[in-house]
Amino acid sequence: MNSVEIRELTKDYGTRRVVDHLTFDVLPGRVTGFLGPNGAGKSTTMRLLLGLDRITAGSATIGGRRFTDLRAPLRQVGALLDPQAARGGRTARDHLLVLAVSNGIPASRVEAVLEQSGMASAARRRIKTFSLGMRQRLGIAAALLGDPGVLLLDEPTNGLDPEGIIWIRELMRGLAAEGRTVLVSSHLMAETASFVDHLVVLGRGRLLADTSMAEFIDARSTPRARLRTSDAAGLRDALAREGFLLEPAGDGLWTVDGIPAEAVGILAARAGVPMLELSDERASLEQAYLDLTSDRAEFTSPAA
Ligand SMILES: Nc1ncnc2c1ncn2[C@@H]1O[C@H](COP(=O)(O)OP(=O)(O)OP(=O)(O)O)[C@@H](O)[C@H]1O
Repeated sequence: MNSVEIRELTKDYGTRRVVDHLTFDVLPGRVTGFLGPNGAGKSTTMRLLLGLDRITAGSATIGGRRFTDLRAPLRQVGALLDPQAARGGRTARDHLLVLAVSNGIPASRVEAVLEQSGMASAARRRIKTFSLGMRQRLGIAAALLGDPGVLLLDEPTNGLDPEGIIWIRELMRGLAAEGRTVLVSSHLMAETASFVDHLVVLGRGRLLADTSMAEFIDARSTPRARLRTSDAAGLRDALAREGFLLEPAGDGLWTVDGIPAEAVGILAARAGVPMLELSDERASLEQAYLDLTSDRAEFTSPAA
């Protein structure tokens, strides 16, 4: 009912294919991160799902139905696409009231979502006086208005301050915990990793990964131990016998690639080498994501 099904979805703009035979599901009860470099096709996929653009081939449905066939769309799907889209002359409350009335949503929901989005104190202000972060919160309030089971949020943290980013993370986790389907796009892995359960990664319109966050971390980050010892020479010999290399990391710290801290600890104990500090250091997720998408980015910095 609340799942999103993308099947062989394809979109051409003229001769350019921007979404290319994309297939994945977005399931309820978890936050799914929709990642990819700029221009990968994330916004286009969301627009196609919402019937805002014509599909070239394939399908994009919600609970098996196209968005345009839903009887009460705003009650089933809430979307944040372009926070600049709200009309400037209206107050925040009026903007939400118009949306509520035209979609058969009780006016009481307006106050509820103003509260929920932290916008209650700005409800009487005109939207044109809003900062990007406030527009973003208003867009999220609008998405929540119909108390929908499915939420599609395109770069919701855009323009939010650190407090706003924490708020939106908690909000998304809470919505998923209530059994809703939450799809949130971002081009930043570092920002997304902390609150998503599942990942769908796009590159040039194609699916690069559809995996749980835990699997992504396990599969893409190689173990590395980081340590301090009072007997580097003894440890170097003990590691070398097992085929590992002790490398200086500055400030008296050492690293060993390809082996978890626990295994280094056992090796060191056997060799009678004192360890002063020992921990796991995983290759950064951001790096794993960049490696995955690097040759699929539309724009890359020279000699990055
Ligand atoms: N209306 C349009 N006409 C022509 N090309 C378009 C149109 N809308 C999007 N595109 C192109 O489609 C590609 C995918 O864009 P899209 O906005 O979906 O990417 P995205 O992954 O959301 O990127 P970003 O993170 O920058 O928002 C881009 O190359 C973009 O220029």
